[in-house]
Amino acid sequence: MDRIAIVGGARLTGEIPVSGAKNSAIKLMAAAILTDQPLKLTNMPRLADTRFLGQLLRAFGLSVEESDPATTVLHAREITSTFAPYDLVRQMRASFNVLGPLLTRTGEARVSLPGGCTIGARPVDLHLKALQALGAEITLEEGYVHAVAPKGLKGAEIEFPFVSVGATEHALLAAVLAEGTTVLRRAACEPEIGDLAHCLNAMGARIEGIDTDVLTVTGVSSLRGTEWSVIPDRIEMGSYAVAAAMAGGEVRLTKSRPELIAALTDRMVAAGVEVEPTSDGVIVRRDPAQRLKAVDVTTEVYPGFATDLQAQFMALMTLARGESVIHETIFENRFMHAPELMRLGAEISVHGGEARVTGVDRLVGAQVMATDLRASVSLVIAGLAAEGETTIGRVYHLDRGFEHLEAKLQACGADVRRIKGESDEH
Ligand SMILES: CC(=O)N[C@H]1[C@@H](OP(=O)(O)OP(=O)(O)OC[C@H]2O[C@@H](n3ccc(=O)[nH]c3=O)[C@H](O)[C@@H]2O)O[C@H](CO)[C@@H](O)[C@@H]1O
Ligand SMILES: C=C(OP(=O)(O)O)C(=O)O
Repeated sequence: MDRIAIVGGARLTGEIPVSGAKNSAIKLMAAAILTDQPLKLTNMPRLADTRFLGQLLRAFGLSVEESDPATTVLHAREITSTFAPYDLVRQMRASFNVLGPLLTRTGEARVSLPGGCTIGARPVDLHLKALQALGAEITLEEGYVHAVAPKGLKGAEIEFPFVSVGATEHALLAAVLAEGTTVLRRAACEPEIGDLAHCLNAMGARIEGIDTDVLTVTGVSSLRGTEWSVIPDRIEMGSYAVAAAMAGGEVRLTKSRPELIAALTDRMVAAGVEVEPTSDGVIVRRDPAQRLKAVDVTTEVYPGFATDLQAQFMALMTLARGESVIHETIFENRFMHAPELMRLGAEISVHGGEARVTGVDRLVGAQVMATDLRASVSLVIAGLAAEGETTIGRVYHLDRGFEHLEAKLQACGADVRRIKGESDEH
């Protein structure tokens, strides 16, 4: 397995272009199932997750052609299989979201339940209830969801009991071709859902209320192909913003939009980091001689502070002056980076959904292990500021969501390298 080695202490100076959003790209790829015409996606990140999903979609008979720069053309001329096996779904949770589109397009699908993921139990009950409300008959058999809709799906009023990004997207993907009107209440408003909804509309869908918590979908009888540019990855952008703040220096993040990370930059500014919005991103500046102030954060649904940036912010707080209280409200087990950060000398105590971080004067490099995608980038961020060398194992987590991570950081002067392992199997 590959490892990442970082020698901390270098200031970061330079420019980092933000890639297309993983969490939008994989939902847009699933949307290709809904039409027999080609869907051309540009600004596509090349990541382990987009590769896995491409593999799964090919198993359904789609052609998935990648061409440079960052373009993928998906074509579901004919669906030849509606079976999503465990081995392909377990690699990436979001591949469960092919169930709705397959069901809509063919009237039947058998998709493995996604495997347990380390950040929480992450059930799919809301996804299944939404599909049932649209008329799907669902049975659970030996770890698989078997769904049929012999008479097609029908529009319905669906009120989610709480906000779920995945269930909102799944319901949307299923509702666009359902007969009649669907209203989704307490829908998630994450920008990636807006991206998906706008793309579906460009394909001929009729979705109103985009970027609000009530989505109204008027079903149409077919969708056409289109060309769509994936929105910038706000989590990648936020991660590099925190990296620049942690290491010190001046980094310009480009090819994005400052408002996508407003909740994060608000907290960074409160901690003493200089953040300058630009027309296509932000500039982050910090004099490493000036110590940051501890500030508190609570993760929330968009536009609140993203849970996917919580680990990175915790890394930043390890060197701040004072105590920072971090509340994680979205996932019940998303502090696994805390013990790894403590291996570098951080002082953190965790009680349920609350972590208390007491800033220390210095971190010292050590061997650590990535436990999940965003946890792994928090270790990279901490390693950039730690004295000496940090090596991070299990970087396949990182490869799920960060395109050209080493190259992007190296371009800003970081001493980061990948040590190739014998096998990347996990
Ligand atoms: C691929 C992708 O886009 N992943 C993102 C998506 O995950 P994902 O779509 O899985 O996150 P959800 O918003 O659905 O999950 C929020 C909470 O709802 C719970 N829940 C969800 C569905 C369900 O049927 N039942 C249920 O109980 C989950 O366990 C979690 O505690 O949104 C999360 C919250 O912003 C992000 O951290 C993930 O990066
Ligand atoms: C948790 C994440 O992804 P997934 O939902 O695919 O596990 C993430 O992107 O941070």
